[in-house]
Amino acid sequence: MLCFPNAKINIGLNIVEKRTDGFHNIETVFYPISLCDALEIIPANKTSLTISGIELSDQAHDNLVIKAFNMVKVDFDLPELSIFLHKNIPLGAGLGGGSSDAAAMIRLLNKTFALGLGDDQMENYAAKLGSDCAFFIRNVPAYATQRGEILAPVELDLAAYLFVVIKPPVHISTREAYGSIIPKKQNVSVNELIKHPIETWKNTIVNDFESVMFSKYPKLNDIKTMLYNKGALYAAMSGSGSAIFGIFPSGDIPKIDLPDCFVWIHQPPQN
Ligand SMILES: C[C@](O)(CO)[C@H](O)COP(=O)(O)OP(=O)(O)OC[C@H]1O[C@@H](n2ccc(N)nc2=O)[C@H](O)[C@@H]1O
Ligand SMILES: Nc1ncnc2c1ncn2[C@@H]1O[C@H](COP(=O)(O)OP(=O)(O)OP(=O)(O)O)[C@@H](O)[C@H]1O
Repeated sequence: MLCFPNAKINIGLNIVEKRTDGFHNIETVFYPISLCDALEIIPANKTSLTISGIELSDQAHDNLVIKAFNMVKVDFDLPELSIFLHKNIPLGAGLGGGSSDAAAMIRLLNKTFALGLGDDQMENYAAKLGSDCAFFIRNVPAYATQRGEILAPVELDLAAYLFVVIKPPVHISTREAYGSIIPKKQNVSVNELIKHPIETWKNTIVNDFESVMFSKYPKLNDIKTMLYNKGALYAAMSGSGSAIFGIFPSGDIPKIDLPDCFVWIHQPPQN
């Protein structure tokens, strides 16, 4: 069976406080976008993982799809699998690609082998693999708190807008990014701010990683400014970066001339 694990962007991200387990409590809005990988599983005599597309430096056993498979296999009698993963979502981008692959594996196993798991149970498995992994089980816009695994659906429909995602050749480690932040709770939650028109977000919604990462890598701020200059209604860094996204009115596709960057543009279907 084949599926297409998609990426997410963070609309606002407040790093509220450091926890005693080393993680941080955050608040953010996750929004799914259609930039995706491809994942296929076929029952086999011996489990193997074949990866194509963007190169991953890790050993196969470190891959989150294998971790997800081994975790579910502890509780269910599953056959060995040939697993095919085509990577298209950039790494070290804050787009949650690895987490999405892992969640997709849990959903694929549940469906293919009729395990009978509900969304809550799948989210519990997913949350063990990564803080933003649980989001990809339901994969609907959500307000996330605590480590990012406590989710409440939000009414947010951006289907009418054009999306641009730019990932420059800067790899940001999520762990190091969290390590460089001084947490501070914002006065108004992102959940409230997104209820106002998108035109207001530029002046109200903040990703706490931006100031630190923009001083370290000024090119990221240049990309954000460029997106606003080209007409973005809202532009920001996703998660801990380094991907920068812009949300535009649909219509003319902005010309982005950045040959050293990964550039993805999604135009909504035209009537
Ligand atoms: C930056 C975000 O993408 C925003 O959505 C996520 O918080 C990252 O989630 P993720 O990639 O699933 O991260 P994990 O694999 O759980 O954690 C990687 C590392 O990031 C740090 N980490 C992550 C999430 C969190 N709420 N607090 C943290 O301090 C921890 O040092 C952890 O060891
Ligand atoms: N299936 C996978 N796809 C991508 N990365 C994976 C996968 N499995 C393990 N990894 C490891 O996870 C690291 C982070 O990758 P991923 O794309 O999930 O993170 P990210 O872009 O930092 O997004 P986020 O911080 O939002 O989760 C990679 O550098 C790689 O070492």
